[in-house]
Amino acid sequence: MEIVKVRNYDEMSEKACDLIVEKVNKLDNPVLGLATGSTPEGMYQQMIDSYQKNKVSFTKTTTFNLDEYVGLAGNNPNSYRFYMNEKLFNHIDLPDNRAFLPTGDSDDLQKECRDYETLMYKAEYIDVQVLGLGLNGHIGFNEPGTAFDSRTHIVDLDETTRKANARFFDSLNDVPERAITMGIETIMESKKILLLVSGEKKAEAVYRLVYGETSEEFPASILQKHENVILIADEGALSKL
Ligand SMILES: N[C@@H]1[C@@H](O)[C@H](O)[C@@H](COP(=O)(O)O)O[C@@H]1O
Repeated sequence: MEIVKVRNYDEMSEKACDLIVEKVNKLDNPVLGLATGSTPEGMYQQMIDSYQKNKVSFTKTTTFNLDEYVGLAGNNPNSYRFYMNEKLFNHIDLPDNRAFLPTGDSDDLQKECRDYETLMYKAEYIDVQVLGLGLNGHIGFNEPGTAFDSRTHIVDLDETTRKANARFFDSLNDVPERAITMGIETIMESKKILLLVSGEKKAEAVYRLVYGETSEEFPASILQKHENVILIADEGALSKL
């Protein structure tokens, strides 16, 4: 795992954006894996800036998001589809029909999981997957205990995860109890992984990620086995290494 130490959140966002833009400009049909949460917001803003300055175009790009809450339609402001539209998709030239997220309000969730895998397979999998890190080591919504050989599936969210994400909702009660997420094996098939971490509150999780044993109890620890991971983290996040 390559560790890139940056001073702060803004530098992390810039660095991550530069790597994405470089890849998008280099590949004929780039496939990006995207994440939600607070961490990648700055990177998305940088990507919009790069697009507006004509440094990059996304017309040939396909994107797959990691996850979506079960039960939330795309026009629900708390859905990840809504987040992605607001924070990135509405501001760049990525074609609508190539920006994929799982459909959280699908009538047949198992079929939705299978269909999502098929779409990724047809796109020949992800060139660069952006990941954030949950406090309990979750990646996407793969909570502790998720099998390392899991594919896209439905998860019951940990109480700690629901609490951590409650800040985006009116109340904890409104936070869905389930989500659809790419599985660990799906994520590990990405050719390159860009893991972004900022802030001291993630320092313990970063320590376990880098030095802890590889265990399903701490899902992000599997990344030690991936050949092409870049961890971009600021001083706070790296303060326990
Ligand atoms: N499903 C998302 C993850 O993809 C994200 O990486 C994580 C960290 O979020 P944040 O970046 O807000 O700390 O939380 C959420 O639960």
